[in-house]
Amino acid sequence: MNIALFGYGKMGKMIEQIALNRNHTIVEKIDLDTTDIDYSKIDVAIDFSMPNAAFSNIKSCLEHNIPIICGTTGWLKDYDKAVSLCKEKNGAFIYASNYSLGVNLFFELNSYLAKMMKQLKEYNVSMEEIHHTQKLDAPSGTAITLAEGIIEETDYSGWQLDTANENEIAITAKRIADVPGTHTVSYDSAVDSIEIKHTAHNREGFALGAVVAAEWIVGKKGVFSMKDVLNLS
Ligand SMILES: NC(=O)C1=CN([C@@H]2O[C@H](COP(=O)(O)OP(=O)(O)OC[C@H]3O[C@@H](n4cnc5c(N)ncnc54)[C@H](OP(=O)(O)O)[C@@H]3O)[C@@H](O)[C@H]2O)C=CC1
Ligand SMILES: O=C(O)C1=N[C@H](C(=O)O)C[C@H](O)C1
Repeated sequence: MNIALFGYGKMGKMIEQIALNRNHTIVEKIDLDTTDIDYSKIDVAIDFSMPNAAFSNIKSCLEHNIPIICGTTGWLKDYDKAVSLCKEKNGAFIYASNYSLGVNLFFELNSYLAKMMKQLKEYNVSMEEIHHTQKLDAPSGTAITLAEGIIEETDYSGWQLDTANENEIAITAKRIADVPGTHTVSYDSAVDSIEIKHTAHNREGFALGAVVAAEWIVGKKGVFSMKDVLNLS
């Protein structure tokens, strides 16, 4: 497949390595300075850029009839617009806050645990995410997806960064040099605690998942998720 990379930073470079190992060709590497893109030779685009760039990149791809895999976080205020545009253009689009297989299994575990905890009012849920110091957004997209998974299964009404009102999930975001991404969901009562935790050891899992999603989406039409790609539940 001919792949275009929107964003050629830490993730763009890792995706390039994995895509080449899987016999794909990188036909465009688009960064902030790129002025001219030849859409005619692109089979699929993968965007790991910046929160203020993602929606514009998605829009350009959908307008040129290119399927687009977006991993950039921190742009979700425009997500509904991306979905509408994809439907209007009969295009193909996936956004996932986290493309790794491990985190997508962790999302399922999180929902299952939340369903069990719904009746147990003596437990209070909270979340911690830790990432490298270059990360622009907080909380992480993954933490937001985890919070949404809990809200869907319980009576929690929302989430907040740092402090939360009763009935909201408090998310703590820590920034520590070189940490690829660690997420912990905790349920605490007066007598004990239950924790589930996912630790990324490097960025390979994210990059592999994005390339697998790109291989999967070519030839399809619609708005999809990693649940569709991985055939989960
Ligand atoms: N969903 C997932 O599984 C994962 C998501 N992420 C997310 O992916 C994004 C990128 O992460 P990471 O690679 O670590 O970040 P980096 O900062 O290393 O790379 C971002 C790149 O985007 C480039 N860029 C800036 N503006 C544009 C633009 N308009 N069009 C295209 N590229 C642009 C930057 O160029 P320049 O340096 O010239 O400004 C930079 O090279 C983040 O939002 C992060 O949260 C990260 C890992 C996994
Ligand atoms: O910025 C990162 O690095 C990461 N971002 C994603 C997020 O915001 O959840 C995924 C992963 O945790 C790494």
